[in-house]
Amino acid sequence: MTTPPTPAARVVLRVPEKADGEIARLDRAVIGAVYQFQREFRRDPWGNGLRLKPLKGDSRLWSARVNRDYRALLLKLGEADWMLVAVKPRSGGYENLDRYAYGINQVTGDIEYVDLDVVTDSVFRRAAASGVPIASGTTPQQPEDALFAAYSSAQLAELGVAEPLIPIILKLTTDDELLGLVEYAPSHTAEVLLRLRDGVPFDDVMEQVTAPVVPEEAVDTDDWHAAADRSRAIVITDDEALQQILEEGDFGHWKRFLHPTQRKLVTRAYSGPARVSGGPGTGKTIVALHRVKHLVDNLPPGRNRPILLTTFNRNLAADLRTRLVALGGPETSARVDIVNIDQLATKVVREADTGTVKRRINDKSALGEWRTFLVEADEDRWEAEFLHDEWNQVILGQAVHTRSEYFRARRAGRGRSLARADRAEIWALVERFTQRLDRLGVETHAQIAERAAMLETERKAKIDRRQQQLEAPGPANIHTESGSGAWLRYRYRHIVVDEAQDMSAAHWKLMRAMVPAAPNDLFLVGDTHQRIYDHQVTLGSLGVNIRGRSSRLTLSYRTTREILQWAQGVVDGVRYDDLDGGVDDIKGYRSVLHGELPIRRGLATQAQERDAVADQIEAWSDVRRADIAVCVPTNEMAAAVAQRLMERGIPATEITRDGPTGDEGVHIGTMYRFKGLEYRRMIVAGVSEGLVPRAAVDVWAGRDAARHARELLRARSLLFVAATRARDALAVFWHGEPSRFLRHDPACAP
Ligand SMILES: Nc1ncnc2c1ncn2[C@@H]1O[C@H](COP(=O)(O)OP(=O)(O)OP(=O)(O)O)[C@@H](O)[C@H]1O
Repeated sequence: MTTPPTPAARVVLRVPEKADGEIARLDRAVIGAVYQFQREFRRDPWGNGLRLKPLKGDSRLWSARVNRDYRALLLKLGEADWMLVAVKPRSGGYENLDRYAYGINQVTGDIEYVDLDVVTDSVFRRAAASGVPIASGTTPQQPEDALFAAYSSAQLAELGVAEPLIPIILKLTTDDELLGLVEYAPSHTAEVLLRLRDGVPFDDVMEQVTAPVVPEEAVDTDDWHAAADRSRAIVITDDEALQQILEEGDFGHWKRFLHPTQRKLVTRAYSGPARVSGGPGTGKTIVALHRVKHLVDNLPPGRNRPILLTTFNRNLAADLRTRLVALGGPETSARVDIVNIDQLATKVVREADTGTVKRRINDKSALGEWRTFLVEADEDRWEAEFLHDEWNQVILGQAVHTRSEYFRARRAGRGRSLARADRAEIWALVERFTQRLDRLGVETHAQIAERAAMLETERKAKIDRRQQQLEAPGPANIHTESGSGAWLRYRYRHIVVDEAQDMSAAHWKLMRAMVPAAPNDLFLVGDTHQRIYDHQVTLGSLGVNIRGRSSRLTLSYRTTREILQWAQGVVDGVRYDDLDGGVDDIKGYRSVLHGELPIRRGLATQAQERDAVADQIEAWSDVRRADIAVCVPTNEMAAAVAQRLMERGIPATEITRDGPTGDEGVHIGTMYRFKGLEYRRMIVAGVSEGLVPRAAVDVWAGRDAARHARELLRARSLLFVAATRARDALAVFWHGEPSRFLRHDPACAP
């Protein structure tokens, strides 16, 4: 049984997700020893130094020496195929071998390994006060107040709960005990139990949590090779990869392990545009990055860049570039154009109008220009804000190019209705206004997007015309119309879009025209609860038909249950669209991470609030300053908080349009700047009435109810985005009257 195989056999050592995570949390010196162990093991598991020997007498579970104090536990899957399931202190003792339970989960098909002693200890530690005796392995004797009294062993097993844990699970009586168990249970078991505990009915848990991870083929609980290939485990093939993994630790986890639900979305073949939605931190960006790598891996060899990866702003695009290189190396990123959407539009426009470089102005300046224009033109029937919005959202936003198109344009949700004569008048004013901008040599991003969409749509029409001519029967097709696109090609074969909820209709028209309608053409990820720009779209009407190819991620990898629940309270009961004319909700959105409840604190004055921010940062001295961020509603407040932190000796760095300006210190920025970012600890300050939402928003209440509702929704989403950037702790502060968006929480009452 212990005969070594021939030395020529290449040894495969698999490291499952759970062990990988546990190893990353060991001391650095031990991690180094594990690294050395893995190298030696792959070279020769039977070498004397490793002292590889079977435990338990059943030939499957083995132990080997890592260093003087640590041992590796391994599952033998075949002579040259091993799985490293745990690294434990030697003193842990191997007398009671019944504590190690392992097997192939009959529902998920995963190889699961559980140390029942560790789980029981953890339950007890958490439940020190409750004193309920918990014995493993015995016939369940359910206490009356058991948390899972409503479920039988068979039902839990049916949901894919690890069977060796079921007797313990049935005896849990408090949430602390449950959290103690969840910490060391297989991740699927943790997900199922927390969902049940949240009150989600059995059938829904089955549908939301279990069904997505059931393999397509039948599970054979004796086929260890098939199970190993199915399990979330990495196979280390060279020392360089191993070293990188150990150096990156937890930070590189997203590269190595995808949840089965994420993996399916990444590798699926879609017959057309596909959309992945999901709450904050559910790994949408991670899925987008893996999807890009998957698409690159399936490209024919070449030097071109047939894939576009785009997002909303510049610093997120820079971040995507860094992460794609980290995931796939330079060979992957060499085949991908990574630009933010405005940069993409600018490139298209510049290519067409060489020489006419205009100065870019932001929305605030454009609104100022509208005001000046209306005064100079002596026009007082329409307000500057209304015209600016109509121009931005309806005309430019939907890439409306002509007066007649404007007469037909959709204005759903835009408040007051406009008669044909009104539209004619507005169109004339817009024409005069844009001529004025031309004369001033300035333009807005929305103008560029609209022009880019138009140029690309024309380009696409030429390409398609040319294609039709080529395909038309008969000899006439040699004499194709000149300039009809003979030399033109679609710019991309695949487009992947992050932060899709903030793209305007013009952006979608632009992208739609850049890629031929074909399988796997567009892949978009986003969350409408996080929409912070006022772009409402219906993808179907823009040629991006995602019907039947729409999926949702519901497990948050970032935020704790406590933070998530609080943040959900901010958007609960509010209607969000799904980018396609339907309704999106955050039902089923969950986390298995656990932490403290958010800190909520009201102060009398802004000065006191600034000090409270500084106090909080000082109280969080156990983490690096750069892992803490302060998010506030206005630039003025950002400056005032930064000033106060400086006076208190706390270095701070402002987050600008291009991301943080330095590496050192706490990051401070307005809510808009936090899109797509994450921090270990977050302070969201200034959540006061008058600031969140801005007082000016209520001006619309009497004048334009639809606009008022939109502005409120946007302000609410901003707060939701800010709160969900936090990984392990969140503090919410306000001064004076608390924001109306905090009303869901009695702890925030004035
Ligand atoms: N399968 C995974 N394994 C480990 N970590 C993951 C996994 N998926 C996502 N994460 C981690 O979860 C965090 C959130 O992921 P990501 O930024 O992709 O979420 P998101 O849905 O795009 O978030 P948001 O919408 O809030 O911007 C990141 O730290 C990421 O590394």
